Amino acid sequence: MVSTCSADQHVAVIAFPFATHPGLLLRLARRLAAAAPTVTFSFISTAKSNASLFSVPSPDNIRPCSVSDGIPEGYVFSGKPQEDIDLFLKVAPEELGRCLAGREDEILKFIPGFRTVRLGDLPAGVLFGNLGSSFSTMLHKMGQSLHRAAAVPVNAFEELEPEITKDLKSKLTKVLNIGPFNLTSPPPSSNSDEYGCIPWLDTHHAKSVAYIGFGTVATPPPNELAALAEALEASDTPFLWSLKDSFKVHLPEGFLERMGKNGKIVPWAPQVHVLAHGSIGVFINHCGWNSVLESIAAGVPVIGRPFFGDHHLDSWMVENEWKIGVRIEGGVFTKNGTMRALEQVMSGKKGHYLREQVMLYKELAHKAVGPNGSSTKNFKALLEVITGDND
Ligand SMILES: O=c1ccn([C@@H]2O[C@H](COP(=O)(O)OP(=O)(O)O[C@H]3O[C@H](CO)[C@@H](O)[C@H](O)[C@H]3O)[C@@H](O)[C@H]2O)c(=O)[nH]1
Repeated sequence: MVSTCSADQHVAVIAFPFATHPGLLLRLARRLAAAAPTVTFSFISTAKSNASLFSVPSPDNIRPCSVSDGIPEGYVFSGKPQEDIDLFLKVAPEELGRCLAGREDEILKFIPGFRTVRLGDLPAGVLFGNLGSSFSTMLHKMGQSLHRAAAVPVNAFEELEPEITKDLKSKLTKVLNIGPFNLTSPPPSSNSDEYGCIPWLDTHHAKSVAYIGFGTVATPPPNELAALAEALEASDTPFLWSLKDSFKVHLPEGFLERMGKNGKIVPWAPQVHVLAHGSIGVFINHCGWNSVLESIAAGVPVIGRPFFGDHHLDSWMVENEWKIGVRIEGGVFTKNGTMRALEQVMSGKKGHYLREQVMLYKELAHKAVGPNGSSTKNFKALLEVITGDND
């Protein structure tokens, strides 16, 4: 199997490491490598097979990449036919993923709908990571069955991801972007302001406050919570932080007393309303999909600290496609990295550009859910599918 990785630069050559298959494939790879010296070929096979095949010199642009043969240590073969093949095939998906993971910084240009994307930002469990997990298996099965759906409603709007939408439309029936949901049907929780966030925000200047929230699942580890707090304090940034009480213990000693009126920490904030408040200048978040959409709908730039799942891909889009925010340096909160990000987004020239960008998408989002907007039309189309009514 031959798979191109990064268009014209890198080819993964994946051998079936039994009998004469890898030898024949390597002969083809050698011919191709000699004819295309600027292309890198990764030849993926088992360590045993590679050791034997690469005992003779190969062109410099072919690199062996060895994967496990799946035979447990001390394993005694029972003599069943194809026992070695079965053992290999059990570990093959994960092993191939491991090979790819070694290149996580690689920029891919062949994922349909994406102009570019960094390999390491694809969600774990799709191309690498634990491909055998129940979650990966579910995603895989969903992918296989989705073409049978009468309609596929999506919480996004067409103008945000036109290329992805175009690609999905070529493969599925009625791909209908009907979002952002936070503009069409805000969550009920967003109406309650139990902890007085909005009156507190009213006391602050326009675009001066950092709102911090990492959704309903993720929380940064203790050292990052402390680094983030130190950065807020050292940069004198007013902040509203949605943080459960049990995590306050990780904040620097005396931080809660020192923050005074400059900071407010609440276990839950009415996020949609908070983001829409004129005092918010930046949203520091995990790039969960709802948070990204809510930030766009409110026209607030993002500082992203992704954790898992779609967070990395979302933060890639935020930083590189839509250019509405930045990802935290090195992927984790440090005091200096966070101060630099705050400076960039809140006051720098880049901040001005990010704000302009996010305002453009804000306008598109509001238009999409307006009377003749794309999401409104798509919602009507979804209703027609459900009711069978074409009038
Ligand atoms: O104090 C808070 C904290 C959160 N929220 C709301 O909670 C939601 C959080 O959603 P999201 O930003 O998507 O984060 P998660 O809760 O982590 O969402 C999970 O589900 C999302 C898709 O629905 C995925 O994109 C994420 O990766 C996955 O972690 C948003 O609507 C917020 O407005 C509040 O209203 N107040």
